[in-house]
Amino acid sequence: MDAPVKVQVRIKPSAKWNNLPQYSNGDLLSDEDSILVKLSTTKVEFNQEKEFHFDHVYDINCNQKEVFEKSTLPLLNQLILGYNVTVMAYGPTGSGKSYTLGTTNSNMELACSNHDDAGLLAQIISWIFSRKTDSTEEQYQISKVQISFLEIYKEEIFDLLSPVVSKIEVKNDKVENVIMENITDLEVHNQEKALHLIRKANLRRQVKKTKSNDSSSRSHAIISLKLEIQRNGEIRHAVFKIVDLAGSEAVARDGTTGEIKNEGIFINKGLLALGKVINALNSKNVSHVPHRESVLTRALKDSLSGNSLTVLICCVKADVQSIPTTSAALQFASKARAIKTRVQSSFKTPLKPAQVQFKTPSKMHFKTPRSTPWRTPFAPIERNITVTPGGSSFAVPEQLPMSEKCPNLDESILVSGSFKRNLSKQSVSEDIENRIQIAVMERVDSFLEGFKDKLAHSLLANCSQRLSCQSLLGENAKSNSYHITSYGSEPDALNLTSVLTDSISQINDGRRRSTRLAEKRQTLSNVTVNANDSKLMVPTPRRSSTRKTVKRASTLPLPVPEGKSEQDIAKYKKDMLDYLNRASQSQMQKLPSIGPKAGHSIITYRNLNGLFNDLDTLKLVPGLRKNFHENFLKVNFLD
Ligand SMILES: Nc1ncnc2c1ncn2[C@@H]1O[C@H](COP(=O)(O)OP(=O)(O)OP(=O)(O)O)[C@@H](O)[C@H]1O
Repeated sequence: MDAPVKVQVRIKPSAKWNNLPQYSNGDLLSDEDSILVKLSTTKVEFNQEKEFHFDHVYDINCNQKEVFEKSTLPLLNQLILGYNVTVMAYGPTGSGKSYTLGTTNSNMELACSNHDDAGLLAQIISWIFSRKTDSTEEQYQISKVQISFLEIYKEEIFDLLSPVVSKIEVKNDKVENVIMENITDLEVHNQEKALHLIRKANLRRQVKKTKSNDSSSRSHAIISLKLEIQRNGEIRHAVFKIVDLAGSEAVARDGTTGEIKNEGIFINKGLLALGKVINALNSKNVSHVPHRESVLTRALKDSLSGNSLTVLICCVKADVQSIPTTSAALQFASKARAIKTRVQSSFKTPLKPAQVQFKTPSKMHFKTPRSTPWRTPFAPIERNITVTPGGSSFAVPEQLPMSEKCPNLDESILVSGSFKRNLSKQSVSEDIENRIQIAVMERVDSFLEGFKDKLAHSLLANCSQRLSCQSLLGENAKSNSYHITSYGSEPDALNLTSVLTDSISQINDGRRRSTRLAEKRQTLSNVTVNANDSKLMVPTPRRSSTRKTVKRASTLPLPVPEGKSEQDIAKYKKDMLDYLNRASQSQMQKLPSIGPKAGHSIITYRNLNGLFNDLDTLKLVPGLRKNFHENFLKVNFLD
């Protein structure tokens, strides 16, 4: 099974004491899955914006638990089914990689005192041991946990858990599998022992004070937790790798010297080779992937292209001075997003995740994932599924007939399968619920799969990611209505892109779906405007553009107020603002003076900055004509 590497970004807040300005005025804007970097504020020669899309972006306010829940918990759920998984942190020096992964000893101390700032590693260990202890009734039982800790320092691999630090040779077998022999795998029986061993290994790690970081990792670290899992007497293994890459360093710019400079050169060399491997894996025309170029890329071969489900967390800093390194790191990370690994469970017939009950271990108090009852783009048509309580049959909605098109969208997009689960928790057995989820997810996935090449990749991936997330969050979804929407005909790429962009803004909008729908209906009912109404003036087309079609009165989305009282005008302005905040690309284009480009710019701005507070904010939207605002007010009778 092909599995795309999931790429997430974490933005580290500027340290308060260093007085560096945070990103402001749109130097770096982020929403849940994209980042816009303005390069105009840097010394970079070109003056432009760059937009990157990721599977998730954590802003400066996110905490360690949130990162764990969104990046690692889904991996743990797969690990237990016999899949190898990797979580890897990449980014410039001092950007928070070790903090996020929690690989440092100071972080281990926090973990021991159950502190909220404990990083991923401690949370992973805690999850594994809670699961090991509580798993007597589970189908998959963890029977053994082993730990190993490797360090890649100056292009050599060291085993930090062997009695005396020893070098590990890396070889390749005949079919180019990487073999690292004699690694010390120590069995651990509880969380305390595991943390103790990591602390011990950390004391042997190469860490130094540099200009950018008081305790900078001078090496890459690979910590592996090897699990022995039993199911019905069958014993299999699966490995969780935690990879803490050393940060890329501006050796020349920082003016480092001596050993630190030397180490920096080796670090950059390994990361450069990693970049080349990712480029090669991305490119369809390259037959050779230069895994052998560095020890790092050899050691990470499985995580990048072999048998591993991989999440890459790119850490960047939130200060203006770091924009060049931030931009380079984001570029690297966005390339990694296109690569795929080939995963296989060590169990011959693993159950699907939703068939296995994943309990959050009782000892850990995870924050409940944010309640997002409506994460799929839209589902104007809902169907109830008939579920026989306690029985075994269930119905998955059939593809809707061509006639049942979504009313608000362009004709090319269909809703092919959607259901609403509003049955009470008690009336449906867990098993049936899980099976419904699987069946619908499979349908959705296969629909999306067919469109992958034709669509804006990032948005589509986004969409399927959201859907997958929802399936994994089955536990959480219990109390909510559960909706799945997929696309049944071959859509025009641009249309779908704009619909998805639009939907993301609706999701970000955070309003309850029911309210949104009611408002939408209200807006739609307003669309019926009497074409013969003499008060409704239609703007004359510009002479220069003969191709432009005039917006007919009957298609104008908002009725112009009949009276001229201040109250009427204020209401009209408010309606217009609401409309701008809600309209999809096609609805936006119904407004006079808004064409496809302007509509797209407004929606993009809205997605990144939130809703418009007033009509004057349109002046801030990049990409609009100079006199757009003035013209817009005029032709829409708002001046
Ligand atoms: N999200 C965060 N919130 C608060 N402090 C953070 C955050 N991320 C990192 N820090 C702090 O920033 C400093 C540098 O972080 P860290 O050592 O994790 O960086 P790094 O990317 O691993 O650097 P290097 O590559 O040099 O090892 C540490 O003091 C850490 O506690």
